[in-house]
Amino acid sequence: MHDIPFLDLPPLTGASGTVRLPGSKSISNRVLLLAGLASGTTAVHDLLDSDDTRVMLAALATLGCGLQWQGEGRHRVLHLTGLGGRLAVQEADLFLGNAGTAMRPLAAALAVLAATHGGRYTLRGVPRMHERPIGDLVDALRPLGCTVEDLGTPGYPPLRVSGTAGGELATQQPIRVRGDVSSQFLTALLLALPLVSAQRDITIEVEGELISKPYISITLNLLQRFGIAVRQEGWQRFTIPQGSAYRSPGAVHVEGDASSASYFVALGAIAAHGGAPVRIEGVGSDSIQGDIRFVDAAVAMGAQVKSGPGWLEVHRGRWPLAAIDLDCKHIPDAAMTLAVMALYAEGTTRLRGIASWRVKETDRIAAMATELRQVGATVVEGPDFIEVTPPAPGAWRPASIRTYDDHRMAMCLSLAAFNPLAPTGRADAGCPVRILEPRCVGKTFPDYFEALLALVTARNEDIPVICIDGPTASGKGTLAAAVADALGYVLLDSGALYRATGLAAQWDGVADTDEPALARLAGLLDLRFGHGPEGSRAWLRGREVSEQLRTEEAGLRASRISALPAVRHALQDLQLAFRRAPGLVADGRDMGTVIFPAAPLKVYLTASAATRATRRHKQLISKGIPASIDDLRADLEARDARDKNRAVAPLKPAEDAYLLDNSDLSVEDSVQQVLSWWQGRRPFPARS
Ligand SMILES: O=C(O)C1=C[C@@H](OP(=O)(O)O)[C@@H](O)[C@H](O)C1
Ligand SMILES: C=C(OP(=O)(O)O)C(=O)O
Repeated sequence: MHDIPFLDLPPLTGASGTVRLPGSKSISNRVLLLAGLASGTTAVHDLLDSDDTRVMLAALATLGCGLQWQGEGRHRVLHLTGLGGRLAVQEADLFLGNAGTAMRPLAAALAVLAATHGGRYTLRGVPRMHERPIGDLVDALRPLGCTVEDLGTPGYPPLRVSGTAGGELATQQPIRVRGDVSSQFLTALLLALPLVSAQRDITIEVEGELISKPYISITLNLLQRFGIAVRQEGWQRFTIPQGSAYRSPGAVHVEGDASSASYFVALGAIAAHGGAPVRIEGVGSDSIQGDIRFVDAAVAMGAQVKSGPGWLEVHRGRWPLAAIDLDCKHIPDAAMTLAVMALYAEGTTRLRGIASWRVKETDRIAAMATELRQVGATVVEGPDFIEVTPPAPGAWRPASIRTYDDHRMAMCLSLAAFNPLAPTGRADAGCPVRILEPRCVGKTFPDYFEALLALVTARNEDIPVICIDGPTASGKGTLAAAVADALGYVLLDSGALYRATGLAAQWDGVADTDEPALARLAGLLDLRFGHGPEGSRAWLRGREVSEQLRTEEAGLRASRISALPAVRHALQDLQLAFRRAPGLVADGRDMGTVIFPAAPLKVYLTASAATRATRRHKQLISKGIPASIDDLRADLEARDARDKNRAVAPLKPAEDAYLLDNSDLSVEDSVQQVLSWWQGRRPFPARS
């Protein structure tokens, strides 16, 4: 999860490998609500864990559902005990973020329950949710006898639904609902009205053309699994049989998200151009999600797709891609991905039937047009269409992409980083792409960028490296880790490689002076570092050595063996292999001078010997290790002398390094200084 102000993607040139998709948002939130309304306990497997499901889970917990988790990671199972159609909590204030699949169905279910069993419930969300329409649903609920108050602008959340126990709903006449703004209003009624079907059949009639029809099919499919067999007459009439009651199926498996699959289908079509395909696991030919039809559109543009139950494999086929002209009412979310594939097509792609984009997480037609123009495309937009013509040869630009707190804008536009492959772009150069506020992917796919970056390749010289060199105890480890964190870059703590070699030598009884044996050990070093929150942990030959690598003893041994040319040489390839997209922050003593001499930013970090000795002293004392400042200072001066005077790769600033003396700077000040030097080197235009 990249909770950072921006993520810079270098120009990308290829993709292959396997991605395992997170669970479907549409299925997850429907299953949660259905299980919450049913009686009994439902075991939910492969539930999506994202902002949208978290708000639904929090709401269900507030309303009195029982939530119990079992297992870890991908094997975590939720055991949800439902309310059996009766609410235990009579008043609640629910925050539903920007989740349409939580706001609309919960509004309907709570309105119906409040009107019949009594209660008072407020539903609110983020500011954008308060601009997303819900009036058509409210207009369907009020004639039934539900009390729905607008707490802000009429027709938009926040809403309050209320009622007193013993009320009856007017379900004799068909309930009419408009379907041309969002299908979620019809879904909401279909999920809520079985709660009041004891007396008679309940019929819902759709007014106007229904959009996003496949989402209604998901609703009907899941209702069926929970014991409700809705009778469907075309897309106009839906009848809930009298006496319908939710029955938990016991266990439900959530398929992978077909809309999330679209980014990886596009990735394969654009970038899986040599050898292995992009393989997508979690969704496939047997999917109940309408967005699986995105595959047809991608194939029409040129993708080569193989599929089976629960998987897809995608290769580049036709290249450049073919422009298409498509009515996208059936795939409103995945259609956004086509707009970005259009950057790699021959001619102009026209996507029609997308008026609903204007009332989603942002005005997606306007946002897409603005951001595709940033990379150099020509875009025409209308009330319900968008036309995209790729940048002319040489017209791709490094772009800083706004994401409008819209997960799909961030995921889609990340695909613009493949511009070195663009048939109409420059063949010899590529532009990096800056994704602003990348955390917004958390709505449906919190690990999107990690998943993307695990599959892509870039030219080595395009992957930026920031070198932070300096003497012992200068604070370069802390600074490098903070800079890497702030940029979402990979971190190389090169000192740890020497320390680990020393530790392996100690384990194997190899002397500090046995250069050939040490070099052999270094070449075979089985060292693994943690990622993300585990970033400061390390395992050598499968054993955790995080603390052992940080001892004074390990540092001194590392200083001795790092003077040996064969050891330095043996560790070189390992260090170079850390250069991976989106970029690297490398901390050590010869990062800028020897290992990455062409790095675009080099920093040489120093502090006076007195300051460094005091810092080290504080560190040791805080760990309960006794130490004397004078001894520490003598040790580190001896180590400086050894590092500076060794024959191979002596410690010294690279000629083009910025010198940073942090004796009187806070860590935060040093981090800001390095980030500001880096910012100065980036090609992105400022956005007002
Ligand atoms: O019912 C659903 O799960 C959804 C329906 C669609 O919305 P509209 O019906 O508003 O187009 C889709 O865009 C949304 O992401 C999820
Ligand atoms: C429109 C979307 O979300 P919501 O479920 O909030 O409508 C979406 O995920 O693209």
